[in-house]
Amino acid sequence: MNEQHPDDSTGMHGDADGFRAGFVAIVGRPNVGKSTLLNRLIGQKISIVSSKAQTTRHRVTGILTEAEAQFVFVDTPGFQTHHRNALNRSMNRTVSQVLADVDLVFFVIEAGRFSDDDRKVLGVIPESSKVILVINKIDQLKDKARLLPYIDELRQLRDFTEIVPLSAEKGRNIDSLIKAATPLLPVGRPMFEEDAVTDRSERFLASEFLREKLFRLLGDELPYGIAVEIEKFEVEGNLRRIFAAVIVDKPGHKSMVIGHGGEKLKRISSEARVELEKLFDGKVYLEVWVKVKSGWADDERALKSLGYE
Ligand SMILES: Nc1nc2c(ncn2[C@@H]2O[C@H](COP(=O)(O)OP(=O)(O)OP(=O)(O)O)[C@@H](O)[C@H]2O)c(=O)[nH]1
Repeated sequence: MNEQHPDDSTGMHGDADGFRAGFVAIVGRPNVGKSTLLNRLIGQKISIVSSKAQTTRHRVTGILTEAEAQFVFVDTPGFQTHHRNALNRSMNRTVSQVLADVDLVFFVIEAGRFSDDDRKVLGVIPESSKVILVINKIDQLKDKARLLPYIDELRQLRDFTEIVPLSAEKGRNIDSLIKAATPLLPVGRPMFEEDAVTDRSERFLASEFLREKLFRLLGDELPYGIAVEIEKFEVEGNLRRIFAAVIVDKPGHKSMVIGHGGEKLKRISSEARVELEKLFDGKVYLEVWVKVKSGWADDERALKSLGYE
């Protein structure tokens, strides 16, 4: 007689052994280290990390499967407090939608600081949510003795289920976060295969990797409202042919991206191609050009066509 539950065809953990699985949203103001934390948790580069604020516009899902639990992470965009246009409205909406729909929230802040922007993000987390306060960047704290009084002050803000100080970048105390979070997930079967790290398509990952290169290599010259659109993605055996457009808001921005004699764009696409070949473990042909779509950041329809919700 087969003892397995009829649905347990994958051989993964069933309900009976107390396995837990749930959705976790990582929220916090721009630049607190949400992407770095996600990457550290899932141990692989999926989301993009950059020293510039607001680099994560899409929802990125990372999956961590441990012996006792499966965490399905939903990384949310940074909060917009300065620019008020359609792009920012769309991002804030995404945050609220995500929070209404998850089992647990990691509210990330920077050690030693608590700004008005942090307060605004906290204000959007529903009262009913279970929240772990993640105090990131503890490696930057010069005076470690300040951590305890700081934590005591934060306790006044809300009844956090847990408070975990850590360093996402240095990989310190990440285990404590996983340990604290595990019992807070609902009992249930894994939602994804154990070796899955993301449910995003290769097409999406290609656009994220290209966007990261744009952020890194344009630096301070990065035009506001830049976006990447994958126009064609073909797979032929071990070769992927990717045709991508970089969308800019103003004609003047086009030459900034292309650079003198095309040098900048050449470097951006060649660095992106090298990383994509590693990610896909195969050959990549990447063609990138720049398109001007005036006012796209203010046009909700254009946003939808680029995949923003
Ligand atoms: N010293 C230190 N720096 C960190 C740590 N975690 C992240 N950082 C840095 O903080 C900066 C922002 O990190 P991100 O992970 O891009 O931050 P984010 O919250 O995802 O930012 P947005 O995408 O803008 O919302 C980067 O330069 C990281 O290297 C940490 O534990 N210690």
